[in-house]
Amino acid sequence: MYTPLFENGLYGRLRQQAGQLWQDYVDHPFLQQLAAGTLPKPAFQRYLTQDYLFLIHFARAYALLVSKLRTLPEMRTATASLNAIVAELPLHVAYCTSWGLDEEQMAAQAEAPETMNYTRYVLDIGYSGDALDLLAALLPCVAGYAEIGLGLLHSPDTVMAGNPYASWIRNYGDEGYLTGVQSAIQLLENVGQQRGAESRFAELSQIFTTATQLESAFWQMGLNAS
Ligand SMILES: Cc1ncc(CN)c(N)n1
Repeated sequence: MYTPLFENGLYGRLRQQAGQLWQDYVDHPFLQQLAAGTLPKPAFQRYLTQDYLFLIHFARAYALLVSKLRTLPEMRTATASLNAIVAELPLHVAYCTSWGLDEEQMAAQAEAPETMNYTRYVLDIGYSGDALDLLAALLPCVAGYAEIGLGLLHSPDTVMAGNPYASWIRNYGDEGYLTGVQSAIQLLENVGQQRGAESRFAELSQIFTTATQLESAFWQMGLNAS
């Protein structure tokens, strides 16, 4: 099911190096229940409302990435990723509206420790490191969701009919989302070549794997609310 896109190059090596922690992220029980349509509503609500806040901070991290790049084509690619992050928000607003929650209430909720841990970790990597460090912290989010969305959309175990989470699955399994992810992976490759990814691999891998673990903790935060 996985496209070669996820297995090749620097991204493929970082993903592989994350090992079981990567599998724990992309095959988390939260996702298994979401795919079956059995995930308790409070778990999804907790996840999605926190994800709204998460995406706002991730957009900030992408804005930081834009400022750390040196060429216009690279800046355009990172800006497209920033816009793709912001373009996820209508999905969140639509779900919340159906639960009687407006955007002002979504923005006013308290941030969970898991949201804070993940987003501030990525921002800290961005502030203390260079564009390559920051890309290593950002990619588990961006590319991981494409892998998850595609996997769920094409899995025979996924129930779409009557599944309240079907639009979430369609959103991340969408070809348009994948196209954006391809560009983000290509940007990692290009910046990696410019900035000595080979000799920095151990450190980049540590960043990538930490972000992967923070993704799993984010799913678990949702499950803990059920
Ligand atoms: C926690 C998390 N990680 C990744 C994504 C996909 N951009 C997201 N919406 N939320």
